Amino acid sequence: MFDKSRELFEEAKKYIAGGVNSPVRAFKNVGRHPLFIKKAKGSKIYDEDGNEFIDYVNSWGPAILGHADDEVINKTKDALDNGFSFGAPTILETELAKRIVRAFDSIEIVRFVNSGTEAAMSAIRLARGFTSRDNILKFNGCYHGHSDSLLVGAGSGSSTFGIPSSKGVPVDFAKHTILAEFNDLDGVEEIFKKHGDTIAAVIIEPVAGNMGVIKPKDGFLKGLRSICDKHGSLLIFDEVMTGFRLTYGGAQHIYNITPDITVLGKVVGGGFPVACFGAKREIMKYLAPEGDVYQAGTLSGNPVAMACGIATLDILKRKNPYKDLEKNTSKIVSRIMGLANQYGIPASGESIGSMFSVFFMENKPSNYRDVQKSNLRLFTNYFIGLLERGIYIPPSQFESNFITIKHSLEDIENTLVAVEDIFKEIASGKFYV
Ligand SMILES: Cc1ncc(COP(=O)(O)O)c(C=O)c1O
Ligand SMILES: NCC(=O)CCC(=O)O
Repeated sequence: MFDKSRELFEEAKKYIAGGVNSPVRAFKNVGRHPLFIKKAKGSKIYDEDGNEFIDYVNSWGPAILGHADDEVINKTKDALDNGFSFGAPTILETELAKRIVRAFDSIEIVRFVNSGTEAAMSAIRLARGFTSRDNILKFNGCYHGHSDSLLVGAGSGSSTFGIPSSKGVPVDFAKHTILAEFNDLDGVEEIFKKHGDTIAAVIIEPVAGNMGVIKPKDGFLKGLRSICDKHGSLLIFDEVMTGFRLTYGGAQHIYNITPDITVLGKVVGGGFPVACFGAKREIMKYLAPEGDVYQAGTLSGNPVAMACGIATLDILKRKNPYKDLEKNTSKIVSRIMGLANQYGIPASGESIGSMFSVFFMENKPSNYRDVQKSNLRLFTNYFIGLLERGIYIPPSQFESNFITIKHSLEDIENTLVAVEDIFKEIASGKFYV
Protein backbone atom coordinates (compact mmCIF):
# COMPACT_ATOMS: atom_id res chain seq x y z
CA MET A 1 0.00 0.00 0.00
CA PHE A 2 2.91 2.35 0.76
CA ASP A 3 5.75 0.80 -1.31
CA LYS A 4 6.44 3.80 -3.50
CA SER A 5 6.64 6.14 -0.50
CA ARG A 6 9.10 3.74 1.14
CA GLU A 7 11.32 3.79 -1.96
CA LEU A 8 11.08 7.57 -2.24
CA PHE A 9 12.05 7.94 1.40
CA GLU A 10 15.14 5.76 0.87
CA GLU A 11 16.08 7.94 -2.10
CA ALA A 12 15.46 11.17 -0.15
CA LYS A 13 17.65 9.96 2.70
CA LYS A 14 20.60 9.92 0.33
CA TYR A 15 20.33 13.67 -0.18
CA ILE A 16 18.32 15.21 2.66
CA ALA A 17 19.13 14.94 6.37
CA GLY A 18 17.01 12.07 7.64
CA GLY A 19 15.07 12.23 4.37
CA VAL A 20 12.88 15.09 5.61
CA ASN A 21 13.05 18.84 6.02
CA SER A 22 11.35 18.81 9.39
CA PRO A 23 11.74 15.95 11.88
CA VAL A 24 8.03 15.59 12.71
CA ARG A 25 7.43 14.47 9.13
CA ALA A 26 9.58 11.33 9.48
CA PHE A 27 7.00 9.17 11.36
CA LYS A 28 9.91 8.00 13.51
CA ASN A 29 7.82 7.95 16.70
CA VAL A 30 5.41 5.49 15.21
CA GLY A 31 8.05 3.28 13.60
CA ARG A 32 6.90 3.99 10.05
CA HIS A 33 8.26 5.81 7.02
CA PRO A 34 6.57 9.01 5.86
CA LEU A 35 4.13 9.16 3.00
CA PHE A 36 5.29 11.16 0.02
CA ILE A 37 2.46 13.45 -0.94
CA LYS A 38 1.63 14.08 -4.54
CA LYS A 39 -1.26 16.49 -4.22
CA ALA A 40 -4.07 17.61 -1.98
CA LYS A 41 -7.49 19.14 -2.50
CA GLY A 42 -10.16 20.08 0.03
CA SER A 43 -10.18 17.65 2.95
CA LYS A 44 -8.18 15.02 1.05
CA ILE A 45 -4.50 14.34 0.58
CA TYR A 46 -3.08 11.88 -1.98
CA ASP A 47 0.22 10.02 -1.75
CA GLU A 48 2.57 8.80 -4.49
CA ASP A 49 1.18 5.26 -4.19
CA GLY A 50 -2.20 6.61 -5.25
CA ASN A 51 -3.85 6.35 -1.81
CA GLU A 52 -6.42 8.92 -0.73
CA PHE A 53 -6.65 10.10 2.88
CA ILE A 54 -8.96 12.33 4.87
CA ASP A 55 -6.43 14.82 6.20
CA TYR A 56 -6.35 15.94 9.85
CA VAL A 57 -2.78 17.30 9.65
CA ASN A 58 -3.58 20.05 7.17
CA SER A 59 0.01 21.12 6.74
CA TRP A 60 0.28 21.25 10.58
CA GLY A 61 -2.31 23.99 10.76
CA PRO A 62 -2.29 26.49 7.88
CA ALA A 63 -4.91 24.81 5.70
CA ILE A 64 -8.07 25.90 7.53
CA LEU A 65 -9.83 26.34 4.18
CA GLY A 66 -8.86 22.82 3.16
CA HIS A 67 -6.19 22.27 0.55
CA ALA A 68 -5.83 24.26 -2.64
CA ASP A 69 -8.93 26.43 -2.41
CA ASP A 70 -9.73 27.70 -5.92
CA GLU A 71 -10.18 31.34 -4.94
CA VAL A 72 -6.88 31.34 -3.04
CA ILE A 73 -5.13 29.71 -5.99
CA ASN A 74 -6.41 32.35 -8.40
CA LYS A 75 -5.43 35.33 -6.23
CA THR A 76 -2.03 33.83 -5.49
CA LYS A 77 -1.42 33.17 -9.19
CA ASP A 78 -2.24 36.80 -9.97
CA ALA A 79 0.51 37.90 -7.59
CA LEU A 80 2.93 35.33 -9.01
CA ASP A 81 2.47 36.74 -12.50
CA ASN A 82 3.83 40.09 -11.30
CA GLY A 83 7.12 38.58 -10.16
CA PHE A 84 7.86 36.78 -6.95
CA SER A 85 10.41 38.65 -4.89
CA PHE A 86 11.68 42.20 -5.03
CA GLY A 87 13.40 42.89 -1.71
CA ALA A 88 11.41 46.11 -1.59
CA PRO A 89 8.04 47.01 -0.08
CA THR A 90 4.79 46.11 -1.83
CA ILE A 91 1.17 47.11 -1.26
CA LEU A 92 0.40 43.48 -0.44
CA GLU A 93 2.38 43.67 2.81
CA THR A 94 0.39 46.67 4.01
CA GLU A 95 -2.84 44.95 2.97
CA LEU A 96 -2.14 41.81 5.00
CA ALA A 97 -0.87 43.91 7.93
CA LYS A 98 -4.10 45.97 7.93
CA ARG A 99 -6.19 42.82 8.17
CA ILE A 100 -4.17 41.55 11.13
CA VAL A 101 -4.23 44.91 12.93
CA ARG A 102 -8.01 45.14 12.46
CA ALA A 103 -8.49 41.63 13.82
CA PHE A 104 -6.40 42.13 16.98
CA ASP A 105 -6.91 45.03 19.42
CA SER A 106 -3.55 44.15 20.97
CA ILE A 107 -1.73 44.80 17.69
CA GLU A 108 -1.07 48.21 16.14
CA ILE A 109 2.05 47.33 14.17
CA VAL A 110 3.37 44.05 12.76
CA ARG A 111 6.58 42.74 11.24
CA PHE A 112 6.41 39.85 8.77
CA VAL A 113 8.89 36.97 8.74
CA ASN A 114 8.96 33.54 7.08
CA SER A 115 8.30 31.09 9.91
CA GLY A 116 6.81 30.82 13.37
CA THR A 117 10.30 30.10 14.64
CA GLU A 118 11.59 33.44 13.41
CA ALA A 119 8.54 35.28 14.69
CA ALA A 120 8.81 33.86 18.23
CA MET A 121 12.59 34.33 18.29
CA SER A 122 12.24 37.94 17.18
CA ALA A 123 9.42 38.62 19.66
CA ILE A 124 11.74 37.44 22.45
CA ARG A 125 14.55 39.68 21.21
CA LEU A 126 12.15 42.60 21.06
CA ALA A 127 10.92 41.92 24.62
CA ARG A 128 14.52 41.75 25.83
CA GLY A 129 15.35 44.98 24.03
CA PHE A 130 12.26 46.72 25.36
CA THR A 131 12.73 45.70 29.00
CA SER A 132 16.56 45.57 29.07
CA ARG A 133 16.23 42.19 30.82
CA ASP A 134 17.68 38.82 29.73
CA ASN A 135 15.54 36.05 31.21
CA ILE A 136 12.34 34.65 29.78
CA LEU A 137 9.78 32.26 31.17
CA LYS A 138 8.25 29.53 29.06
CA PHE A 139 6.08 26.53 29.80
CA ASN A 140 7.07 22.91 29.73
CA GLY A 141 5.62 21.29 26.61
CA CYS A 142 4.89 24.55 24.78
CA TYR A 143 6.66 24.80 21.42
CA HIS A 144 7.68 28.13 19.96
CA GLY A 145 9.90 26.96 17.12
CA HIS A 146 13.53 25.89 17.22
CA SER A 147 15.51 28.99 18.14
CA ASP A 148 18.11 28.48 20.86
CA SER A 149 16.44 30.13 23.83
CA LEU A 150 13.10 28.49 23.09
CA LEU A 151 14.43 24.95 22.63
CA VAL A 152 14.21 24.40 26.34
CA GLY A 153 11.33 22.51 27.75
CA ALA A 154 12.20 19.02 28.85
CA GLY A 155 13.52 17.53 32.03
CA SER A 156 13.39 20.45 34.41
CA GLY A 157 11.09 21.21 37.25
CA SER A 158 9.00 24.33 37.32
CA SER A 159 11.32 26.52 39.31
CA THR A 160 14.72 25.60 37.95
CA PHE A 161 16.64 27.28 35.19
CA GLY A 162 16.33 25.45 31.93
CA ILE A 163 18.59 22.89 30.42
CA PRO A 164 18.55 22.65 26.63
CA SER A 165 16.38 19.99 25.03
CA SER A 166 18.62 19.83 21.96
CA LYS A 167 22.31 19.27 21.49
CA GLY A 168 23.97 22.34 20.08
CA VAL A 169 22.18 24.81 22.34
CA PRO A 170 24.79 26.23 24.72
CA VAL A 171 23.84 25.89 28.38
CA ASP A 172 24.81 29.56 28.65
CA PHE A 173 21.93 30.47 26.31
CA ALA A 174 19.42 28.07 27.83
CA LYS A 175 20.05 29.30 31.33
CA HIS A 176 18.14 32.46 30.47
CA THR A 177 15.01 30.40 29.87
CA ILE A 178 13.07 29.57 33.02
CA LEU A 179 10.56 26.73 32.79
CA ALA A 180 7.17 26.57 34.46
CA GLU A 181 4.37 24.02 34.26
CA PHE A 182 1.33 24.94 32.13
CA ASN A 183 -1.75 25.73 34.25
CA ASP A 184 0.36 26.11 37.42
CA LEU A 185 -0.06 29.74 38.41
CA ASP A 186 1.40 29.20 41.89
CA GLY A 187 4.58 27.87 40.27
CA VAL A 188 4.83 30.99 38.10
CA GLU A 189 4.29 33.20 41.14
CA GLU A 190 7.10 31.43 43.00
CA ILE A 191 9.46 31.97 40.07
CA PHE A 192 8.54 35.64 39.87
CA LYS A 193 9.10 36.09 43.61
CA LYS A 194 12.70 35.03 43.10
CA HIS A 195 13.49 36.26 39.60
CA GLY A 196 10.72 38.72 38.69
CA ASP A 197 12.95 41.72 38.08
CA THR A 198 15.08 39.76 35.60
CA ILE A 199 12.26 38.39 33.45
CA ALA A 200 11.76 40.20 30.13
CA ALA A 201 8.75 38.15 29.07
CA VAL A 202 6.48 35.21 29.66
CA ILE A 203 5.80 33.36 26.41
CA ILE A 204 2.92 30.93 26.16
CA GLU A 205 0.65 29.13 23.73
CA PRO A 206 -2.60 30.43 25.29
CA VAL A 207 -4.20 27.17 24.21
CA ALA A 208 -1.43 24.60 24.08
CA GLY A 209 -1.32 22.57 20.88
CA ASN A 210 2.17 21.16 20.99
CA MET A 211 1.64 18.69 23.81
CA GLY A 212 -1.70 17.78 22.33
CA VAL A 213 -4.52 20.24 22.88
CA ILE A 214 -4.61 21.50 26.46
CA LYS A 215 -6.76 24.45 27.43
CA PRO A 216 -5.81 27.03 30.04
CA LYS A 217 -7.66 26.58 33.32
CA ASP A 218 -10.02 29.34 34.45
CA GLY A 219 -8.01 32.31 35.64
CA PHE A 220 -4.63 31.00 34.46
CA LEU A 221 -4.08 33.46 31.59
CA LYS A 222 -5.57 36.30 33.64
CA GLY A 223 -3.18 35.42 36.45
CA LEU A 224 -0.21 35.54 34.06
CA ARG A 225 -1.39 38.94 32.83
CA SER A 226 -1.42 40.38 36.34
CA ILE A 227 1.91 38.81 37.35
CA CYS A 228 3.52 40.32 34.24
CA ASP A 229 1.97 43.71 35.00
CA LYS A 230 3.14 43.60 38.58
CA HIS A 231 6.74 42.83 37.61
CA GLY A 232 7.10 44.90 34.45
CA SER A 233 7.46 41.81 32.24
CA LEU A 234 5.82 41.46 28.84
CA LEU A 235 3.24 38.79 28.12
CA ILE A 236 3.74 37.13 24.73
CA PHE A 237 0.96 35.00 23.27
CA ASP A 238 2.28 32.59 20.68
CA GLU A 239 -0.81 32.23 18.51
CA VAL A 240 1.01 30.61 15.59
CA MET A 241 -1.41 27.69 15.87
CA THR A 242 -4.49 29.38 17.34
CA GLY A 243 -4.41 32.65 15.36
CA PHE A 244 -7.28 32.87 12.83
CA ARG A 245 -7.99 29.23 13.65
CA LEU A 246 -10.05 29.46 16.83
CA THR A 247 -11.79 32.61 15.68
CA TYR A 248 -11.12 35.50 13.26
CA GLY A 249 -8.52 36.69 15.76
CA GLY A 250 -6.99 34.45 18.38
CA ALA A 251 -7.29 32.71 21.74
CA GLN A 252 -6.86 36.18 23.25
CA HIS A 253 -10.37 37.03 22.06
CA ILE A 254 -11.88 33.85 23.46
CA TYR A 255 -10.27 34.28 26.88
CA ASN A 256 -10.44 38.07 26.80
CA ILE A 257 -6.81 38.66 27.76
CA THR A 258 -4.64 41.27 26.07
CA PRO A 259 -1.03 40.20 25.57
CA ASP A 260 1.76 42.69 24.95
CA ILE A 261 3.14 40.87 21.92
CA THR A 262 1.34 38.38 19.68
CA VAL A 263 3.10 35.85 17.47
CA LEU A 264 1.21 34.56 14.42
CA GLY A 265 1.99 32.07 11.66
CA LYS A 266 0.37 29.11 9.87
CA VAL A 267 -3.14 30.37 8.85
CA VAL A 268 -1.92 33.96 8.22
CA GLY A 269 0.04 32.69 5.24
CA GLY A 270 -2.62 30.22 4.10
CA GLY A 271 0.11 27.62 3.43
CA PHE A 272 2.91 29.88 2.21
CA PRO A 273 5.84 30.69 4.52
CA VAL A 274 4.44 33.66 6.43
CA ALA A 275 4.51 34.51 10.11
CA CYS A 276 4.59 37.75 12.02
CA PHE A 277 4.76 39.31 15.43
CA GLY A 278 2.88 42.39 16.44
CA ALA A 279 2.25 44.70 19.38
CA LYS A 280 1.41 48.28 20.25
CA ARG A 281 3.52 50.92 18.54
CA GLU A 282 5.25 51.79 21.81
CA ILE A 283 6.88 48.32 21.79
CA MET A 284 7.28 47.82 18.04
CA LYS A 285 9.16 51.10 17.65
CA TYR A 286 12.13 49.41 19.33
CA LEU A 287 12.63 47.38 16.12
CA ALA A 288 15.12 48.44 13.46
CA PRO A 289 15.05 50.66 11.45
CA GLU A 290 13.17 52.85 13.98
CA GLY A 291 14.86 51.32 17.00
CA ASP A 292 17.92 49.34 18.00
CA VAL A 293 16.57 45.78 18.08
CA TYR A 294 17.77 44.25 14.83
CA GLN A 295 15.55 41.95 12.79
CA ALA A 296 15.59 41.35 9.02
CA GLY A 297 14.84 38.97 6.14
CA THR A 298 15.57 38.74 2.39
CA LEU A 299 12.24 37.07 1.63
CA SER A 300 10.17 38.59 4.45
CA GLY A 301 6.80 39.86 3.24
CA ASN A 302 7.17 37.91 0.00
CA PRO A 303 4.44 39.15 -2.37
CA VAL A 304 3.13 35.74 -3.43
CA ALA A 305 2.96 34.59 0.18
CA MET A 306 1.23 37.84 1.18
CA ALA A 307 -1.35 37.38 -1.57
CA CYS A 308 -2.10 33.86 -0.35
CA GLY A 309 -2.48 35.15 3.23
CA ILE A 310 -4.79 37.99 2.16
CA ALA A 311 -7.01 35.67 0.12
CA THR A 312 -7.19 33.20 3.01
CA LEU A 313 -8.12 35.81 5.61
CA ASP A 314 -10.69 37.41 3.31
CA ILE A 315 -12.48 34.11 2.84
CA LEU A 316 -12.42 33.45 6.60
CA LYS A 317 -13.82 36.91 7.27
CA ARG A 318 -16.56 36.49 4.67
CA LYS A 319 -17.58 32.94 5.57
CA ASN A 320 -17.06 33.19 9.34
CA PRO A 321 -16.89 29.36 9.57
CA TYR A 322 -15.80 29.21 13.21
CA LYS A 323 -19.08 28.07 14.81
CA ASP A 324 -19.51 25.26 12.29
CA LEU A 325 -15.89 24.19 12.69
CA GLU A 326 -16.31 24.05 16.45
CA LYS A 327 -19.52 22.06 16.13
CA ASN A 328 -17.93 19.48 13.84
CA THR A 329 -14.83 19.20 15.99
CA SER A 330 -16.68 18.62 19.22
CA LYS A 331 -18.87 16.09 17.45
CA ILE A 332 -15.81 14.09 16.32
CA VAL A 333 -14.30 14.14 19.78
CA SER A 334 -17.46 13.25 21.68
CA ARG A 335 -18.24 10.39 19.28
CA ILE A 336 -14.67 9.06 19.59
CA MET A 337 -14.97 9.24 23.38
CA GLY A 338 -18.26 7.35 23.14
CA LEU A 339 -16.55 4.62 21.10
CA ALA A 340 -13.59 4.47 23.49
CA ASN A 341 -16.04 4.00 26.33
CA GLN A 342 -17.94 1.32 24.45
CA TYR A 343 -14.79 -0.71 23.73
CA GLY A 344 -13.08 -0.10 27.07
CA ILE A 345 -10.20 1.95 25.65
CA PRO A 346 -8.72 4.40 28.17
CA ALA A 347 -9.05 7.75 26.40
CA SER A 348 -9.87 11.38 26.96
CA GLY A 349 -10.49 14.06 24.38
CA GLU A 350 -10.03 17.79 24.19
CA SER A 351 -11.16 20.23 21.57
CA ILE A 352 -11.53 23.92 20.95
CA GLY A 353 -12.46 25.57 17.67
CA SER A 354 -11.12 23.30 14.96
CA MET A 355 -8.29 21.83 17.06
CA PHE A 356 -8.57 18.50 18.87
CA SER A 357 -6.60 15.70 20.47
CA VAL A 358 -7.44 12.18 21.57
CA PHE A 359 -5.25 11.19 24.53
CA PHE A 360 -4.87 7.56 25.48
CA MET A 361 -5.30 8.12 29.21
CA GLU A 362 -8.36 8.20 31.48
CA ASN A 363 -8.17 11.76 32.76
CA LYS A 364 -7.79 14.87 30.66
CA PRO A 365 -4.23 16.16 30.98
CA SER A 366 -3.70 19.72 32.14
CA ASN A 367 0.05 20.00 31.56
CA TYR A 368 3.07 18.30 30.04
CA ARG A 369 3.69 16.12 33.08
CA ASP A 370 0.17 14.70 32.86
CA VAL A 371 0.42 14.03 29.17
CA GLN A 372 3.45 11.81 29.71
CA LYS A 373 1.06 9.27 31.25
CA SER A 374 -0.61 8.67 27.92
CA ASN A 375 -0.37 5.12 26.57
CA LEU A 376 1.83 5.62 23.51
CA ARG A 377 1.43 2.02 22.35
CA LEU A 378 -2.30 2.61 22.05
CA PHE A 379 -1.64 5.87 20.24
CA THR A 380 0.70 4.15 17.76
CA ASN A 381 -1.89 1.47 17.03
CA TYR A 382 -4.55 4.13 16.59
CA PHE A 383 -2.29 6.07 14.21
CA ILE A 384 -1.33 3.05 12.09
CA GLY A 385 -4.89 1.75 12.07
CA LEU A 386 -6.16 5.09 10.82
CA LEU A 387 -3.44 5.40 8.19
CA GLU A 388 -4.27 1.98 6.81
CA ARG A 389 -7.93 3.00 6.64
CA GLY A 390 -7.30 6.22 4.74
CA ILE A 391 -7.19 8.69 7.64
CA TYR A 392 -4.09 10.88 8.02
CA ILE A 393 -3.43 12.30 11.50
CA PRO A 394 -0.23 13.73 13.02
CA PRO A 395 2.17 10.90 13.86
CA SER A 396 2.45 11.90 17.52
CA GLN A 397 0.32 11.97 20.63
CA PHE A 398 1.75 15.39 21.40
CA GLU A 399 0.11 17.27 18.54
CA SER A 400 -3.20 18.82 17.62
CA ASN A 401 -5.46 17.46 14.88
CA PHE A 402 -7.15 20.04 12.69
CA ILE A 403 -10.33 20.06 10.67
CA THR A 404 -11.04 22.42 7.82
CA ILE A 405 -14.12 24.01 6.32
CA LYS A 406 -13.96 21.31 3.62
CA HIS A 407 -14.36 18.39 6.04
CA SER A 408 -17.84 17.11 5.23
CA LEU A 409 -20.21 15.17 7.45
CA GLU A 410 -19.38 12.18 5.26
CA ASP A 411 -15.65 12.63 6.00
CA ILE A 412 -16.44 12.70 9.69
CA GLU A 413 -18.68 9.61 9.55
CA ASN A 414 -16.03 7.74 7.55
CA THR A 415 -13.44 8.69 10.15
CA LEU A 416 -15.66 7.41 12.95
CA VAL A 417 -16.21 4.09 11.15
CA ALA A 418 -12.42 3.68 10.98
CA VAL A 419 -12.00 4.62 14.64
CA GLU A 420 -14.63 2.09 15.70
CA ASP A 421 -12.97 -0.62 13.65
CA ILE A 422 -9.59 0.07 15.31
CA PHE A 423 -11.01 0.23 18.84
CA LYS A 424 -12.83 -3.05 18.20
CA GLU A 425 -9.55 -4.66 17.11
CA ILE A 426 -7.65 -3.32 20.09
CA ALA A 427 -10.41 -4.51 22.42
CA SER A 428 -10.08 -7.99 20.94
CA GLY A 429 -6.31 -7.94 21.52
CA LYS A 430 -5.23 -7.25 17.94
CA PHE A 431 -2.31 -4.81 17.82
CA TYR A 432 -0.12 -3.64 14.93
CA VAL A 433 2.82 -3.11 17.28
C1 LIG B 1 2.68 27.56 18.71
C2 LIG B 1 3.80 27.45 17.70
N1 LIG B 1 4.78 28.37 17.70
C3 LIG B 1 5.78 28.32 16.82
C4 LIG B 1 5.85 27.33 15.88
C5 LIG B 1 6.99 27.33 14.91
O1 LIG B 1 6.55 27.65 13.65
P1 LIG B 1 7.36 27.20 12.35
O2 LIG B 1 7.28 25.71 12.29
O3 LIG B 1 6.67 27.89 11.25
O4 LIG B 1 8.76 27.67 12.53
C6 LIG B 1 4.83 26.36 15.84
C7 LIG B 1 4.79 25.25 14.87
O5 LIG B 1 5.64 24.77 14.35
C8 LIG B 1 3.79 26.42 16.77
O6 LIG B 1 2.80 25.51 16.80
N1 LIG C 1 2.87 21.31 16.07
C1 LIG C 1 4.21 21.24 15.67
C2 LIG C 1 4.40 21.84 14.37
O1 LIG C 1 3.53 22.41 13.80
C3 LIG C 1 5.72 21.66 13.80
C4 LIG C 1 5.72 21.42 12.36
C5 LIG C 1 7.13 21.17 11.95
O2 LIG C 1 8.07 21.43 12.70
O3 LIG C 1 7.31 20.66 10.83
